[in-house]
Amino acid sequence: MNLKNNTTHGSIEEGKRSIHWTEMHMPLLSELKSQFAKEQPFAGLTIGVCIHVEPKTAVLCRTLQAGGANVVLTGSPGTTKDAVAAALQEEGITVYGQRSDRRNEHLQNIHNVLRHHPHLLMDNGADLARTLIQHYDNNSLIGGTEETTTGANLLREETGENIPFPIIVINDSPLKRIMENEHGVGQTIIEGFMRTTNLILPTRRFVIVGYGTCGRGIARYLRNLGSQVVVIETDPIAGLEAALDGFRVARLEDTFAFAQVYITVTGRPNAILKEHFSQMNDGTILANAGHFSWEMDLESLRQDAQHTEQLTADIEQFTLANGRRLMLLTQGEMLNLAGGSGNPAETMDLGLSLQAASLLYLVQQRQHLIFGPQPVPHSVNNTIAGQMLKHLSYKI
Ligand SMILES: NC(=O)c1ccc[n+]([C@@H]2O[C@H](COP(=O)([O-])OP(=O)(O)OC[C@H]3O[C@@H](n4cnc5c(N)ncnc54)[C@H](O)[C@@H]3O)[C@@H](O)[C@H]2O)c1
Repeated sequence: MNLKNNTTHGSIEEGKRSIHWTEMHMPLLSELKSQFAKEQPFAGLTIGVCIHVEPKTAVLCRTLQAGGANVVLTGSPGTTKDAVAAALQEEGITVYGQRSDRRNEHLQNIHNVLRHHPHLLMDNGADLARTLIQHYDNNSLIGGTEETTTGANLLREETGENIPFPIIVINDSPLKRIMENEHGVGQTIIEGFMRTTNLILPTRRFVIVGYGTCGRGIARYLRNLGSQVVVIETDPIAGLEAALDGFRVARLEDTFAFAQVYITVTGRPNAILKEHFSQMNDGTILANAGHFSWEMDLESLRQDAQHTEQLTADIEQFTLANGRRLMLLTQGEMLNLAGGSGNPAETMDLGLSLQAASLLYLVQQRQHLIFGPQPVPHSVNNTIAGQMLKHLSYKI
């Protein structure tokens, strides 16, 4: 559904004010916007964007629009801020989707974006790229960017070498992994947990499933706030790193008595399975920070529950046959986005500037590009890192 008149969860003015606040804290995108406004690198081009519809993405879309682009946007299930979508619509950016969308509506939104025949894609979870490869002939496509680990894995594993356009994998940039995944997600998963539960962090017993860049950040931030943290890892190297960082590394099966909260962040399906739920303590909280809610077998949880009750907008209680109650936060969608404000403006300034600068690179180098997934060019990483360091440093 096109959101032009949908202001159910906030007014256009509210959306504009939240974009204004965010824009003030995204200096790298502001600089790119000035550059794009002068040079018009995207004049005549349509850019299809699939990134969470919230204020930081709005700043990105404005930046691309300033460079002459026709921007068509959709987000992810459960994370769309309707007031922001409405504000962008008013500025001439087409937005598909709303906060209440689930997976089916999301897939329709993806098709709606692709029907605009984009010349460039900005993807998050490879939904645009995979759907385009499966269902559309688009000879005018120059290339795209992919934001996430999950999307990059899906593209590499499903389509292998047969991707008929260049796709720059933003998540492979060391900059993004350090600043956004580790520090951004670390800080904001805590915000999402506190907002949705209103519970104390010191002494609370967390199990973090997956110790990649995001899991490492979440585990470290929780520990710094006094929580007890155990890590589950399938990769022995990442597990060793967690152990050397001072965390207890365990098998999932050994954590049921300890855990008060599970947070999955593996980028893979079914890290927590049907048979695990009944062994958890009464009152155990389940949350996900990974891109898709598939990290827990929620379908089985829903089917097997004797009784389900929505306690608050963000907490769903499942009573199992053994009488124990499990509490699912934000339907298993990303806790920091669905239950909080998402990654901090400064961290997304870096990630989204990498995206915008990579699109510029694709347009400028379009005659010399190779097809398939590829890293962010070194020159782009270097420039963005230097600019961010300049903004974060205090001159004494
Ligand atoms: N919430 C956000 O704002 C946000 C931001 C960036 C990335 N992400 C998402 O978070 C997820 C993780 O991203 P990342 O960059 O940390 O990925 P990563 O690949 O660096 O780390 C994932 C880790 O999980 C481990 N793992 C895989 N399956 C497992 C299992 N069954 N049990 C335990 N460990 C397992 C892997 O060995 C790996 O170490 C992805 O889905 C990514 O898209 C979310």
